[in-house]
Amino acid sequence: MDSIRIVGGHELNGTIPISGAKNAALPLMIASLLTDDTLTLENVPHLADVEQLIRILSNHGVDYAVKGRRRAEGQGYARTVDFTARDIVDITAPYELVSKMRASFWVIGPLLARMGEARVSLPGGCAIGTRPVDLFIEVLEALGAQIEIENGYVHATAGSGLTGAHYRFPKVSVGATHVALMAASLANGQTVIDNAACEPEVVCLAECLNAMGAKIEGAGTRTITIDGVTSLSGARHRVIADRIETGTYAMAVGMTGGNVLLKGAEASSWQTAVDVLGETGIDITAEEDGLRVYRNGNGLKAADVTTEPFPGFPTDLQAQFMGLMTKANGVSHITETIFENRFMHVQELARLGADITLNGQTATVTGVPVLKGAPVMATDLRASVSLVIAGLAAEGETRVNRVYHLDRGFERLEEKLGACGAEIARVSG
Ligand SMILES: CC(=O)N[C@H]1[C@@H](OP(=O)(O)OP(=O)(O)OC[C@H]2O[C@@H](n3ccc(=O)[nH]c3=O)[C@H](O)[C@@H]2O)O[C@H](CO)[C@@H](O)[C@@H]1O
Ligand SMILES: C=C(OP(=O)(O)O)C(=O)O
Repeated sequence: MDSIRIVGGHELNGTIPISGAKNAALPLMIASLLTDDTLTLENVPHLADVEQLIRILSNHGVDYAVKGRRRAEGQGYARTVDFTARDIVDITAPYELVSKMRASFWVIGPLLARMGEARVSLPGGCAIGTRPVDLFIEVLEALGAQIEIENGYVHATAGSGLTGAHYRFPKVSVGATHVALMAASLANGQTVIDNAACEPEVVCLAECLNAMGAKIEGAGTRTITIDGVTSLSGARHRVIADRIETGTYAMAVGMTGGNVLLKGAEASSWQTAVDVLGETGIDITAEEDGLRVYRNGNGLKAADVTTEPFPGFPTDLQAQFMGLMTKANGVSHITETIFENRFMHVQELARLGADITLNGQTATVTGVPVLKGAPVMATDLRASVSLVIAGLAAEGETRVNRVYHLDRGFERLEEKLGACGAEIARVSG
């Protein structure tokens, strides 16, 4: 199995192009199931999760075509991909495909709305908590679906179509909000969703659905109103820049020192974390073509964070922030409120010499002057990249195992960091 070898101690200087967001691309691709017309998505990242979702969509009968590079795209690697669900041949999303990735469960919304039936395996994904699907079931039932769980599958039917309703989520869920938007777009009448997720990826999906002919208002706020339409058409839509990748590389620069332009990045989609990084001594400024991240040789200051739904500090940056704090001056308290088991990186960071204690959902990180390279592995995507960040600043060699986690969410990670001076390479076998 491949691993990533890092020799720490090199500053990062140069330019890192920011890819399209995994967490925006996935729901947009799933939205292609809502129409028999072609949905063209620009800036689709080349990631294992995207490839896996293509396999799942193909199984339902979706055709996809990757366009060649265009002049306007310069040296970028972003892809433009056509998705066409002309004829949905199978309403089942099987265990073998869905168990690898949480977001694949979301096909339940469009399949049910368009076909009146969906049979979708309970999902897999990052091992960061129990991650139930009760909210998906509740909101689909509110829209009139009948739902049974049998043999590990959720079987949803709506013989005479879905009907608009007023539903309040008892807890904010990004995925369940995506599914509600897709399902309600083809329901009869008006749906009002309260306590919806406000994440930029939700706004991106709503804008795409509106371009397809949906009538959605309020995305990006806690209350979203959807007036159902009878059919949706094709559209062309761009995947937003990955705010989690952006924050990750900003923290990498904070860790090593240096000066890097994060090309294509912007701050508003992760402003809370930008402000926290500012407190720690990392300078982030907007430029015409991206965000410039700078830290001179001075040490980092410790800061406290609590993860929260958007616009709060994102849980998907929590592990990376912990990596950063391992070398800060002082003590940092990091509280995880979204997922109950998202601290798998703690014991791995400790292998590098980090001083971290856990008390319930709060980690206390006491910065140390030196980290030392070691072999490490993690059980999820963001935990893995937190080890890369720590490895970039550790003395000597760090080996990050189970690279497939990184490949789910970070496009060309070694290439991007290597181009800025990091000593980092993929080792096969
Ligand atoms: C592909 C994708 O976009 N993944 C993101 C998405 O995951 P995902 O959409 O799975 O995360 P949710 O927002 O749904 O989860 C938030 C919380 O709600 C709980 N919950 C969720 C659904 C449900 O039916 N019942 C329930 O209790 C979850 O266990 C969790 O504790 O948002 C998370 C929170 O920002 C991010 O960490 C993930 O990177
Ligand atoms: C948790 C994540 O992904 P998923 O929801 O697909 O497991 C993530 O992107 O950090």
